[in-house]
Amino acid sequence: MDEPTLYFPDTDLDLSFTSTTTDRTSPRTSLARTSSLTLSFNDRLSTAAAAAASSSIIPRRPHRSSDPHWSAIQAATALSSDGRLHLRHLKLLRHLGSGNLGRVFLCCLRDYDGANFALKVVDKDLLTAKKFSHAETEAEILHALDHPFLPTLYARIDVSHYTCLLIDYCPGGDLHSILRKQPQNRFSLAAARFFAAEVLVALEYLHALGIVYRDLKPENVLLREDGHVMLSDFDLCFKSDVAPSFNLWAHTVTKNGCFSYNKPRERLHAEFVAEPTTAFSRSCVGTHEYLAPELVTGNGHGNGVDWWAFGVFLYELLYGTTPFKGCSKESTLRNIASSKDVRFHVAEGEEAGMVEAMDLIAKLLVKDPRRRLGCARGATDVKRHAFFDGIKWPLIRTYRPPEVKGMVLRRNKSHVTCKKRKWWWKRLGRCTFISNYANNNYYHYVNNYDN
Ligand SMILES: Nc1ncnc2c1ncn2[C@@H]1O[C@H](COP(=O)(O)OP(=O)(O)OP(=O)(O)O)[C@@H](O)[C@H]1O
Repeated sequence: MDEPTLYFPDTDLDLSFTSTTTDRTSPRTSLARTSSLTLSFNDRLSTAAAAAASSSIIPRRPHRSSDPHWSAIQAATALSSDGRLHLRHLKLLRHLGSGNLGRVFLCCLRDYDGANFALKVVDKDLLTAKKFSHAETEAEILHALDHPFLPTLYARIDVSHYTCLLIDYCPGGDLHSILRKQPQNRFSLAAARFFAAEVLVALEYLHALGIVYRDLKPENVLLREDGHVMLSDFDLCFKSDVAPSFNLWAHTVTKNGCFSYNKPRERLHAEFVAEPTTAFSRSCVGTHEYLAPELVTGNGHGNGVDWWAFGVFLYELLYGTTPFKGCSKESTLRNIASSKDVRFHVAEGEEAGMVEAMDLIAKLLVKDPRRRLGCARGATDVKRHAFFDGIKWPLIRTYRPPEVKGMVLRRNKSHVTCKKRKWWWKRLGRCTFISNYANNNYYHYVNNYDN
């Protein structure tokens, strides 16, 4: 790969980045763009365009407030005359890839080592009205998110014909590429369960906000540097109402710690259910191997498409292929729409836990969404399936991610440090970014099958 040429004069409109890198395209992405990259504002340099430039730093979110990236941004903007983040504060390092809506770059804050971000750059001039609305949906949804398995939007910078979204950078790559590096393109059951569990928690959060994701696939599951997942790509989402409820349910227990009860006792459990069950859309979007039957037939769909896709996703992690894949796109769609149930290849000496995995997949891949697991009560029901037995859901963020082939992990994150103007820190009373970002308090992922 050629080294990119970087040029950063002191105005937003003069950011340019040129590289002869070609895009990494996946066979399942709808757009394959191969070009040399130029992100240049020079031709638009005018007073009017400069006046149109706007940037907004998103307020710190409670869950990620101790993330040192926020402090780095705050420090950069403290030095800015108008207190805003501008493109001139960023240094583009590398092109990460291109999607339907724009290009994504690895960037960092000038003068600060270690604070890497991904910058999604959307060129509004190149978008059709439909794509423009998808881009706005994505920005709106990113703005609403505050979850460890979803991206944090640090800033939105609108300048000239570009909208730039500054989000978390995931150096671990995407699950699709990592899956292709595994023997037989399959993850071990423990690894698949870990990734599926984290994706499930992210989906649960999106659904609680009334957001139907519609684009779950391994390509959109990125890995953060600590090996935990981050769902990406929200342009196909749609939003709906959701009526959260808090329910009590009885659960029979026979043991209390190491003591057995003489008679089984009933224990009450509280559960939170927030599923957009009334969500409804007619637009057919998604990736064909992941489309639910109701999407293929075009009769309208709702939250169930995500639970279907979750079943396809788990199947792909465990089997290295999708369950209804045919020899062409049309035959895949025919297989999905047909009444035939999912089939499994049961191999000799199958890993313990595969029976539960197959049962969960079969329940998620029920063709009628009214009978599909998850559609009525969302993640609450999916989490309770025997496949996930042993997972302590509230602690999942602290589990040690599986170390799979081809995955680059950095457990102890180096501190973000300021290269220049260190004296500013003293004046600002924020001498260092050092924080407890690196959580070394990993719990080992204990499950029934690994012993
Ligand atoms: N936060 C990130 N960290 C690292 N790489 C990223 C990040 N976001 C996106 N990428 C990479 O950049 C590329 C383009 O991403 P983008 O989200 O624009 O499009 P996409 O995932 O290909 O999907 P679509 O075309 O449906 O929008 C992808 O290859 C993705 O892996």
